[in-house]
Amino acid sequence: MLPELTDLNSFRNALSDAPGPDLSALKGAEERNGQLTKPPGALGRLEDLAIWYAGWRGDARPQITAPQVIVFAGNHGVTAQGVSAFPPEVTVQMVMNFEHGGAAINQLAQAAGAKMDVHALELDRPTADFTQAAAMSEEDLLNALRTGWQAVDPQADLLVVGEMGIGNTTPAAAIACALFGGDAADWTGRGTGVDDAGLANKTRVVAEGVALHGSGDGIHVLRCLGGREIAAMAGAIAAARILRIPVILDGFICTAAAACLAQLSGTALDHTIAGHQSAEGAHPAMLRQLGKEPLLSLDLRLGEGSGGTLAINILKSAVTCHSGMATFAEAGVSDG
Ligand SMILES: O=C(O)c1ccc[n+]([C@@H]2O[C@H](COP(=O)([O-])O)[C@@H](O)[C@H]2O)c1
Ligand SMILES: Cc1cc2nc[nH]c2cc1C
Repeated sequence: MLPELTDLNSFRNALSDAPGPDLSALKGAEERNGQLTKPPGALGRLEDLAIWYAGWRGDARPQITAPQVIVFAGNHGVTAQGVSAFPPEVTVQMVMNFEHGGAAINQLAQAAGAKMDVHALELDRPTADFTQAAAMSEEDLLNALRTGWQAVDPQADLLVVGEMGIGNTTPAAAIACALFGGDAADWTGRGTGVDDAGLANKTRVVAEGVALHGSGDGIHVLRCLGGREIAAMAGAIAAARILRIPVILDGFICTAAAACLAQLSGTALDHTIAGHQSAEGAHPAMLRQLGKEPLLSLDLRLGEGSGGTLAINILKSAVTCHSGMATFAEAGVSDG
Protein backbone atom coordinates (compact mmCIF):
# COMPACT_ATOMS: atom_id res chain seq x y z
CA MET A 1 0.00 0.00 0.00
CA LEU A 2 1.18 3.49 -0.82
CA PRO A 3 1.09 6.02 2.02
CA GLU A 4 -0.54 9.36 1.29
CA LEU A 5 1.81 12.22 0.41
CA THR A 6 0.74 14.87 2.90
CA ASP A 7 3.89 16.97 2.62
CA LEU A 8 7.46 16.79 1.35
CA ASN A 9 8.67 15.13 4.55
CA SER A 10 6.19 12.30 4.08
CA PHE A 11 7.81 11.75 0.66
CA ARG A 12 11.32 11.66 2.18
CA ASN A 13 10.18 9.27 4.93
CA ALA A 14 8.28 6.92 2.61
CA LEU A 15 11.38 6.61 0.45
CA SER A 16 13.78 5.92 3.30
CA ASP A 17 11.38 3.40 4.94
CA ALA A 18 10.73 1.47 1.69
CA PRO A 19 11.29 -2.31 1.92
CA GLY A 20 14.13 -3.96 0.00
CA PRO A 21 13.86 -6.99 -2.29
CA ASP A 22 12.60 -10.38 -1.04
CA LEU A 23 15.78 -12.20 -0.06
CA SER A 24 14.31 -15.70 -0.20
CA ALA A 25 12.98 -15.11 -3.75
CA LEU A 26 16.40 -13.73 -4.66
CA LYS A 27 18.10 -16.86 -3.28
CA GLY A 28 15.58 -19.16 -4.97
CA ALA A 29 16.14 -17.43 -8.31
CA GLU A 30 19.92 -17.71 -7.94
CA GLU A 31 19.60 -21.43 -7.23
CA ARG A 32 17.26 -21.97 -10.16
CA ASN A 33 19.59 -20.02 -12.47
CA GLY A 34 22.40 -22.41 -11.53
CA GLN A 35 20.34 -25.43 -12.63
CA LEU A 36 19.17 -24.22 -16.07
CA THR A 37 20.31 -25.96 -19.26
CA LYS A 38 23.19 -23.67 -20.25
CA PRO A 39 26.84 -23.31 -19.29
CA PRO A 40 27.14 -21.21 -16.11
CA GLY A 41 26.95 -17.49 -16.97
CA ALA A 42 26.28 -18.16 -20.66
CA LEU A 43 23.25 -15.85 -20.69
CA GLY A 44 25.48 -13.05 -19.41
CA ARG A 45 23.66 -10.04 -17.99
CA LEU A 46 20.28 -11.63 -18.77
CA GLU A 47 20.91 -13.91 -15.78
CA ASP A 48 21.54 -10.99 -13.40
CA LEU A 49 18.49 -9.19 -14.75
CA ALA A 50 16.17 -12.15 -14.15
CA ILE A 51 17.48 -12.68 -10.60
CA TRP A 52 17.18 -8.95 -9.79
CA TYR A 53 13.61 -8.94 -11.14
CA ALA A 54 12.69 -12.07 -9.15
CA GLY A 55 13.91 -10.48 -5.92
CA TRP A 56 11.82 -7.34 -6.37
CA ARG A 57 8.71 -9.31 -7.35
CA GLY A 58 9.11 -11.76 -4.45
CA ASP A 59 8.85 -14.75 -6.81
CA ALA A 60 11.78 -17.02 -7.73
CA ARG A 61 10.09 -17.91 -11.04
CA PRO A 62 8.30 -14.74 -12.14
CA GLN A 63 6.64 -13.60 -15.37
CA ILE A 64 6.19 -10.14 -16.87
CA THR A 65 2.60 -9.79 -18.03
CA ALA A 66 1.58 -6.23 -17.14
CA PRO A 67 4.21 -3.58 -17.99
CA GLN A 68 3.15 0.06 -17.70
CA VAL A 69 4.66 3.02 -19.56
CA ILE A 70 3.80 6.49 -18.23
CA VAL A 71 4.68 9.66 -20.14
CA PHE A 72 4.59 12.89 -18.10
CA ALA A 73 4.57 16.27 -19.84
CA GLY A 74 5.56 19.68 -18.48
CA ASN A 75 6.43 23.17 -19.68
CA HIS A 76 9.43 25.22 -18.62
CA GLY A 77 9.80 28.97 -18.03
CA VAL A 78 13.48 28.66 -18.81
CA THR A 79 12.58 28.24 -22.51
CA ALA A 80 12.33 32.08 -22.51
CA GLN A 81 16.15 31.99 -22.48
CA GLY A 82 16.24 30.34 -25.93
CA VAL A 83 17.56 26.96 -24.74
CA SER A 84 15.73 24.64 -27.18
CA ALA A 85 15.72 24.15 -30.94
CA PHE A 86 11.88 23.84 -30.77
CA PRO A 87 9.14 26.18 -29.51
CA PRO A 88 7.35 25.36 -26.22
CA GLU A 89 3.96 24.80 -27.92
CA VAL A 90 5.36 21.50 -29.22
CA THR A 91 4.85 20.03 -25.73
CA VAL A 92 1.05 20.23 -25.85
CA GLN A 93 1.01 19.28 -29.54
CA MET A 94 2.99 16.12 -28.78
CA VAL A 95 0.65 15.29 -25.89
CA MET A 96 -2.20 15.28 -28.42
CA ASN A 97 -0.08 13.09 -30.67
CA PHE A 98 0.46 10.62 -27.76
CA GLU A 99 -3.27 10.61 -27.10
CA HIS A 100 -4.01 9.88 -30.78
CA GLY A 101 -1.46 7.05 -30.88
CA GLY A 102 0.84 8.76 -33.40
CA ALA A 103 4.13 9.13 -31.51
CA ALA A 104 7.13 6.78 -31.46
CA ILE A 105 6.35 5.78 -27.87
CA ASN A 106 2.87 4.57 -28.85
CA GLN A 107 4.45 2.14 -31.33
CA LEU A 108 7.24 1.07 -28.97
CA ALA A 109 4.82 0.44 -26.09
CA GLN A 110 2.61 -1.64 -28.38
CA ALA A 111 5.62 -3.63 -29.64
CA ALA A 112 6.67 -4.30 -26.02
CA GLY A 113 3.16 -5.34 -24.96
CA ALA A 114 2.90 -2.46 -22.48
CA LYS A 115 -0.06 -0.26 -21.63
CA MET A 116 0.69 3.42 -21.91
CA ASP A 117 -0.67 6.35 -19.88
CA VAL A 118 -0.10 10.07 -20.50
CA HIS A 119 -0.24 12.78 -17.82
CA ALA A 120 0.08 16.43 -18.81
CA LEU A 121 0.98 18.64 -15.82
CA GLU A 122 -0.45 22.17 -16.01
CA LEU A 123 0.98 22.86 -19.47
CA ASP A 124 -0.61 26.31 -19.56
CA ARG A 125 1.29 27.26 -16.38
CA PRO A 126 5.02 26.75 -17.10
CA THR A 127 7.48 26.57 -14.23
CA ALA A 128 9.39 29.76 -13.38
CA ASP A 129 12.61 30.51 -15.28
CA PHE A 130 15.18 29.12 -12.82
CA THR A 131 17.71 31.85 -13.64
CA GLN A 132 15.23 34.26 -11.96
CA ALA A 133 13.50 32.22 -9.22
CA ALA A 134 12.93 28.66 -8.00
CA ALA A 135 11.26 26.68 -10.80
CA MET A 136 8.51 25.48 -8.42
CA SER A 137 7.01 26.37 -5.07
CA GLU A 138 6.84 23.62 -2.43
CA GLU A 139 3.14 23.21 -3.25
CA ASP A 140 3.85 22.89 -6.99
CA LEU A 141 6.51 20.28 -6.29
CA LEU A 142 4.26 18.29 -3.97
CA ASN A 143 1.45 18.31 -6.54
CA ALA A 144 3.79 17.09 -9.28
CA LEU A 145 5.25 14.36 -7.05
CA ARG A 146 1.68 13.29 -6.21
CA THR A 147 0.75 13.09 -9.90
CA GLY A 148 3.59 10.64 -10.43
CA TRP A 149 2.91 8.78 -7.18
CA GLN A 150 -0.75 8.20 -8.09
CA ALA A 151 -0.10 7.37 -11.74
CA VAL A 152 1.58 4.05 -10.96
CA ASP A 153 -0.79 1.10 -11.39
CA PRO A 154 -0.29 -1.10 -8.30
CA GLN A 155 -1.09 -4.12 -10.52
CA ALA A 156 1.74 -3.35 -12.96
CA ASP A 157 4.70 -5.72 -12.82
CA LEU A 158 7.17 -3.40 -14.57
CA LEU A 159 7.29 0.37 -15.03
CA VAL A 160 8.90 2.74 -17.53
CA VAL A 161 8.62 6.47 -16.93
CA GLY A 162 9.24 8.92 -19.73
CA GLU A 163 8.69 12.59 -20.44
CA MET A 164 7.85 15.27 -22.95
CA GLY A 165 8.83 18.86 -22.22
CA ILE A 166 10.40 21.33 -24.61
CA GLY A 167 13.44 22.79 -22.84
CA ASN A 168 13.77 20.02 -20.27
CA THR A 169 17.35 19.00 -21.06
CA THR A 170 18.30 22.36 -19.48
CA PRO A 171 16.78 21.58 -16.04
CA ALA A 172 18.11 18.01 -16.31
CA ALA A 173 21.65 19.34 -16.89
CA ALA A 174 21.27 21.82 -14.02
CA ILE A 175 20.09 19.05 -11.68
CA ALA A 176 23.11 16.91 -12.59
CA CYS A 177 25.50 19.82 -12.12
CA ALA A 178 23.99 20.71 -8.72
CA LEU A 179 24.04 17.09 -7.50
CA PHE A 180 27.31 15.85 -8.95
CA GLY A 181 29.44 19.00 -9.25
CA GLY A 182 31.76 19.92 -12.11
CA ASP A 183 31.17 22.70 -14.63
CA ALA A 184 27.90 23.48 -16.38
CA ALA A 185 29.64 22.59 -19.66
CA ASP A 186 30.24 19.02 -18.40
CA TRP A 187 26.48 18.44 -18.17
CA THR A 188 25.00 20.60 -20.93
CA GLY A 189 24.27 19.07 -24.34
CA ARG A 190 22.38 19.81 -27.53
CA GLY A 191 18.97 18.36 -26.56
CA THR A 192 16.68 18.56 -29.59
CA GLY A 193 19.59 20.05 -31.57
CA VAL A 194 20.78 23.56 -30.62
CA ASP A 195 23.74 24.90 -32.64
CA ASP A 196 27.11 25.96 -31.17
CA ALA A 197 25.86 29.42 -30.17
CA GLY A 198 22.76 27.81 -28.67
CA LEU A 199 24.90 25.38 -26.69
CA ALA A 200 27.04 28.22 -25.30
CA ASN A 201 23.90 30.12 -24.27
CA LYS A 202 22.38 26.99 -22.69
CA THR A 203 25.58 26.34 -20.74
CA ARG A 204 25.44 29.90 -19.38
CA VAL A 205 21.80 29.38 -18.34
CA VAL A 206 22.65 26.12 -16.53
CA ALA A 207 25.59 27.80 -14.76
CA GLU A 208 23.38 30.72 -13.66
CA GLY A 209 20.69 28.41 -12.30
CA VAL A 210 23.16 26.29 -10.38
CA ALA A 211 24.88 29.37 -8.96
CA LEU A 212 21.51 30.74 -7.79
CA HIS A 213 20.04 27.53 -6.26
CA GLY A 214 22.77 24.87 -6.34
CA SER A 215 23.30 23.64 -2.81
CA GLY A 216 20.74 21.48 -1.02
CA ASP A 217 19.28 18.00 -0.98
CA GLY A 218 17.52 16.15 -3.80
CA ILE A 219 14.16 17.77 -2.95
CA HIS A 220 15.65 21.28 -3.05
CA VAL A 221 17.43 20.63 -6.34
CA LEU A 222 14.28 19.11 -7.88
CA ARG A 223 12.11 22.04 -6.75
CA CYS A 224 14.47 24.87 -7.73
CA LEU A 225 15.99 23.50 -10.94
CA GLY A 226 13.57 20.79 -12.08
CA GLY A 227 10.18 20.77 -13.69
CA ARG A 228 6.75 19.26 -13.13
CA GLU A 229 7.26 16.25 -15.43
CA ILE A 230 10.67 15.62 -13.86
CA ALA A 231 9.16 15.68 -10.38
CA ALA A 232 6.30 13.43 -11.52
CA MET A 233 8.84 10.89 -12.81
CA ALA A 234 10.60 11.05 -9.42
CA GLY A 235 7.25 10.51 -7.67
CA ALA A 236 6.43 7.50 -9.85
CA ILE A 237 9.88 5.91 -9.43
CA ALA A 238 9.58 6.34 -5.65
CA ALA A 239 6.05 4.87 -5.57
CA ALA A 240 7.27 1.87 -7.57
CA ARG A 241 10.09 1.38 -5.04
CA ILE A 242 7.49 1.13 -2.27
CA LEU A 243 5.21 -1.15 -4.32
CA ARG A 244 8.21 -3.33 -5.31
CA ILE A 245 7.58 -2.70 -9.01
CA PRO A 246 10.87 -2.79 -10.95
CA VAL A 247 11.56 0.30 -13.08
CA ILE A 248 13.47 0.72 -16.33
CA LEU A 249 14.92 4.22 -16.55
CA ASP A 250 14.85 6.08 -19.86
CA GLY A 251 17.22 8.83 -21.03
CA PHE A 252 18.87 12.00 -19.77
CA ILE A 253 15.85 13.70 -18.22
CA CYS A 254 14.45 10.56 -16.59
CA THR A 255 17.88 9.78 -15.13
CA ALA A 256 18.12 13.32 -13.70
CA ALA A 257 14.78 12.73 -11.92
CA ALA A 258 16.13 9.46 -10.53
CA ALA A 259 19.35 11.17 -9.41
CA CYS A 260 17.34 13.44 -7.08
CA LEU A 261 15.96 10.32 -5.35
CA ALA A 262 19.44 8.77 -5.09
CA GLN A 263 20.56 11.88 -3.21
CA LEU A 264 17.74 11.34 -0.68
CA SER A 265 18.35 7.64 -0.01
CA GLY A 266 21.24 5.36 -0.93
CA THR A 267 18.86 2.51 -1.80
CA ALA A 268 16.21 4.57 -3.62
CA LEU A 269 17.19 3.26 -7.05
CA ASP A 270 17.87 -0.39 -6.19
CA HIS A 271 14.68 -1.39 -8.03
CA THR A 272 15.78 0.42 -11.22
CA ILE A 273 17.94 -0.44 -14.21
CA ALA A 274 19.10 1.84 -17.03
CA GLY A 275 17.26 0.97 -20.24
CA HIS A 276 19.67 2.77 -22.52
CA GLN A 277 22.41 5.29 -22.95
CA SER A 278 21.07 8.36 -24.70
CA ALA A 279 22.97 10.35 -27.33
CA GLU A 280 22.72 13.40 -25.04
CA GLY A 281 26.43 13.93 -24.32
CA ALA A 282 26.39 13.80 -20.51
CA HIS A 283 24.06 10.83 -20.08
CA PRO A 284 26.88 8.26 -19.74
CA ALA A 285 28.48 10.38 -16.98
CA MET A 286 25.15 10.65 -15.17
CA LEU A 287 24.66 6.88 -15.34
CA ARG A 288 28.22 6.33 -14.07
CA GLN A 289 27.49 8.59 -11.09
CA LEU A 290 24.50 6.37 -10.26
CA GLY A 291 26.42 3.13 -10.88
CA LYS A 292 24.01 2.07 -13.65
CA GLU A 293 25.16 0.11 -16.72
CA PRO A 294 22.80 0.81 -19.66
CA LEU A 295 21.24 -2.13 -21.49
CA LEU A 296 21.09 -0.50 -24.93
CA SER A 297 23.09 2.13 -26.78
CA LEU A 298 21.22 3.03 -29.96
CA ASP A 299 21.94 6.79 -30.27
CA LEU A 300 18.37 7.60 -29.23
CA ARG A 301 17.71 11.13 -27.97
CA LEU A 302 13.96 11.18 -28.12
CA GLY A 303 12.77 10.85 -24.53
CA GLU A 304 9.07 9.84 -24.21
CA GLY A 305 10.27 6.69 -22.40
CA SER A 306 11.43 5.30 -25.75
CA GLY A 307 14.73 3.70 -24.67
CA GLY A 308 13.26 2.32 -21.47
CA THR A 309 10.34 0.82 -23.36
CA LEU A 310 12.63 -0.82 -25.92
CA ALA A 311 14.48 -2.41 -23.01
CA ILE A 312 11.24 -4.03 -21.75
CA ASN A 313 11.79 -6.56 -24.54
CA ILE A 314 15.24 -7.46 -23.16
CA LEU A 315 14.01 -7.80 -19.58
CA LYS A 316 11.00 -9.85 -20.68
CA SER A 317 13.32 -12.16 -22.62
CA ALA A 318 15.60 -12.54 -19.59
CA VAL A 319 12.68 -13.42 -17.30
CA THR A 320 11.11 -15.77 -19.88
CA CYS A 321 14.40 -17.71 -20.17
CA HIS A 322 14.79 -17.85 -16.40
CA SER A 323 11.27 -19.06 -15.70
CA GLY A 324 10.66 -21.16 -18.81
CA MET A 325 13.90 -23.07 -19.34
CA ALA A 326 14.27 -26.67 -18.23
CA THR A 327 16.79 -27.61 -15.57
CA PHE A 328 19.55 -30.15 -16.35
CA ALA A 329 17.62 -32.75 -14.30
CA GLU A 330 14.28 -32.07 -16.05
CA ALA A 331 15.78 -32.21 -19.55
CA GLY A 332 18.13 -35.14 -18.90
CA VAL A 333 21.11 -33.07 -20.05
CA SER A 334 24.47 -33.90 -18.44
CA ASP A 335 25.87 -31.01 -16.43
CA GLY A 336 29.55 -30.11 -16.36
O1 LIG B 1 15.85 11.25 -23.32
C1 LIG B 1 16.82 11.92 -23.69
O2 LIG B 1 17.98 11.60 -23.41
C2 LIG B 1 16.55 13.18 -24.50
C3 LIG B 1 17.61 13.88 -25.04
C4 LIG B 1 17.34 15.01 -25.79
C5 LIG B 1 16.02 15.44 -25.96
N1 LIG B 1 15.00 14.75 -25.42
C6 LIG B 1 13.60 15.21 -25.60
O3 LIG B 1 13.58 16.49 -26.23
C7 LIG B 1 12.96 17.46 -25.40
C8 LIG B 1 13.99 18.25 -24.67
O4 LIG B 1 14.96 18.80 -25.54
P1 LIG B 1 15.26 20.37 -25.45
O5 LIG B 1 16.29 20.61 -26.52
O6 LIG B 1 13.95 21.04 -25.77
O7 LIG B 1 15.76 20.61 -24.08
C9 LIG B 1 12.12 16.69 -24.42
O8 LIG B 1 10.80 16.59 -24.87
C10 LIG B 1 12.80 15.33 -24.32
O9 LIG B 1 11.84 14.30 -24.24
C11 LIG B 1 15.25 13.63 -24.70
C1 LIG C 1 8.76 16.61 -32.27
C2 LIG C 1 9.30 16.29 -30.90
C3 LIG C 1 8.95 15.07 -30.28
C4 LIG C 1 9.47 14.79 -28.99
N1 LIG C 1 9.31 13.75 -28.17
C5 LIG C 1 9.99 13.97 -27.07
N2 LIG C 1 10.60 15.13 -27.17
C6 LIG C 1 10.29 15.69 -28.36
C7 LIG C 1 10.67 16.90 -28.95
C8 LIG C 1 10.17 17.20 -30.23
C9 LIG C 1 10.57 18.48 -30.87
